[in-house]
Amino acid sequence: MVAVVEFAGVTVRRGGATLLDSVDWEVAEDQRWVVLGPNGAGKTTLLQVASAQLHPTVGVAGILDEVLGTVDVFELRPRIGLTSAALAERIPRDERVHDVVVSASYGVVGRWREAYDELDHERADELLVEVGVRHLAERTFGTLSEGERKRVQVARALMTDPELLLLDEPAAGLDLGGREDLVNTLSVLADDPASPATVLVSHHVEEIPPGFTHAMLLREGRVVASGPMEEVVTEEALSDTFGMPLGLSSEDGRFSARRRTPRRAL
Ligand SMILES: Nc1ncnc2c1ncn2[C@@H]1O[C@H](COP(=O)(O)OP(=O)(O)OP(=O)(O)O)[C@@H](O)[C@H]1O
Repeated sequence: MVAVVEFAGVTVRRGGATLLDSVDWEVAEDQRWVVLGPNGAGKTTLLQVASAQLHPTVGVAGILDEVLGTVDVFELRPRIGLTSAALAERIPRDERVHDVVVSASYGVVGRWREAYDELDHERADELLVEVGVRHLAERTFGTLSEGERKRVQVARALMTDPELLLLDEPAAGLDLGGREDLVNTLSVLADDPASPATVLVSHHVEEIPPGFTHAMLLREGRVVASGPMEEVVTEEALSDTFGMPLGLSSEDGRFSARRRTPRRAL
């Protein structure tokens, strides 16, 4: 097993607050992880460390056989595909969709005068086909719906052929159809053995794509449970994580969760 992420005792503190508390985590190259937890649990912080944007205050963060703090992060970051709301905000609204994707090969947002070769353009086109938005290649990013933007961001994250793909809440803000389309796209990616190790951050078990293999549950910066999907995504562990009694069901590889106690009269 080749580990692409190896965290040992990773702790992140900011302004007196502990955002992550002694996180141990190992992701192998053929695994697809979902990280679930309530607001403020530390999920984005975890991805910031895994994407070499943030160093742990304490502990060791191994990423792609390198150790943060002993490696040039500008060499490491192009090996990692990342989608996040913060990154999406930096994409110019008047950028052509094709350029949003192709410009990832230079690690820039907003195409200027970089020269891309034919292979880069072909790769960008292929990825737009893969995520189902090839027909939007000539549109500007600002004219896309939220769901279309999310798919373009996934294509961009895959442009550099990353060894690790990190998706921070890609389904946030999508309507039901948009979410289902995205879950399907991620499920197809998960099933492709050529896809990189993937980590998806979400608030909702309904957003776990079939084919994802592992889960980590986070609460207040601490790992509640971590490991193979069926051992971790349980009623008990989810109830602990979200601080309420939850019932869980699954069908055709999809989960759904709801509060277990009956509605109270007002
Ligand atoms: N610079 C900072 N100083 C103090 N606390 C911070 C700082 N940055 C983040 N936090 C806190 O750290 C906690 C974890 O934040 P993080 O964004 O990682 O959570 P999250 O699980 O991604 O949340 P959400 O689901 O709401 O996006 C939050 O309570 C947040 O307010």
